[in-house]
Amino acid sequence: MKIGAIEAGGTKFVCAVGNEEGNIFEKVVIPTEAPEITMPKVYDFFSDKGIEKMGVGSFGPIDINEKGGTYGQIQKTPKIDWIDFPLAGDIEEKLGIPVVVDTDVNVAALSEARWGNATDVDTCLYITVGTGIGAGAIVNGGTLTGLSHPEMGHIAVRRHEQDTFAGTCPYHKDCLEGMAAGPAIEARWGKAGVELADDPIVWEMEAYYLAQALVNYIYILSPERIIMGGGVMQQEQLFDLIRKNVVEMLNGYVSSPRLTKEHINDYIVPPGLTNEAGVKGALGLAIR
Ligand SMILES: Nc1ncnc2c1ncn2[C@@H]1O[C@H](COP(=O)(O)OP(=O)(O)OP(=O)(O)O)[C@@H](O)[C@H]1O
Ligand SMILES: [Zn+2]
Repeated sequence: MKIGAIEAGGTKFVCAVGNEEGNIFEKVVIPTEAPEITMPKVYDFFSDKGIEKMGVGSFGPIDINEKGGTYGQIQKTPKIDWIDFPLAGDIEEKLGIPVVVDTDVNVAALSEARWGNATDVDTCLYITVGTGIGAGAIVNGGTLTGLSHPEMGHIAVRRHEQDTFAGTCPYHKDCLEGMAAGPAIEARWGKAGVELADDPIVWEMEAYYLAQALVNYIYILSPERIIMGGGVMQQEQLFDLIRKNVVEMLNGYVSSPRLTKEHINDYIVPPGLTNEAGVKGALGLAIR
């Protein structure tokens, strides 16, 4: 069976045709402009491919609750052209096939669980630290759908004692994303993260915030592995700093050998998949 997959991102839509084994045969990249411009190009690509269903991993917020009447509809995003756009509904109507949609981070988590660095566990978390901070969780093989999807980037964090930065989140100011996403680093230090590679306090502070978030996710979701990706995590020194902080902050409270100094390197890890993770995950979503 041929299956369609879309990684719907803030800058580009990656569209692919694949099969149930997760193989991708054909792929195209379409820039994200307004829906009236982007979507016809998407339909052009898929129109003669003979696909029978479609999986979509989308930027959010997006309604992923099948029980409401607005499944697959984009919500209040800073990308104003897309607010209230019925992404899943429009694809179903134009291509005449069933569509399954989830968030980009849930789909990345699914991809890592199926093909990447979490194939040996049932419950894992994927967090991206980039322009924003978002996380997706696979719990016993599936993603979490409640009111809609989790918003793990906007949790409260305790302030680092040397940090006087106000925070960048338009909704909460000094939430995790407001203190630790790429733009927060740049606003706090006056330079992009990539130019601050040799400044230890930058990464010590960054690790302090990210570790607090991971500790909260560990307490609430009990993931068997945490995968960290996104532009900011290109600073590889962050991994060891975060691991060290997580072990210290947990202070032995959760009794698992995975959470000890000896094993934490295999617990907090980079992604196993690189360029095709999003679109492969979208394929995985339709396969399930
Ligand atoms: N090597 C690097 N070191 C530190 N920061 C980096 C590095 N590369 C990118 N960044 C920061 O990461 C952010 C961009 O994130 P990313 O590359 O994940 O893109 P994105 O897809 O726009 O993010 P998002 O996943 O939030 O949509 C920018 O703020 C940038 O300064
Ligand atoms: Zn926030």
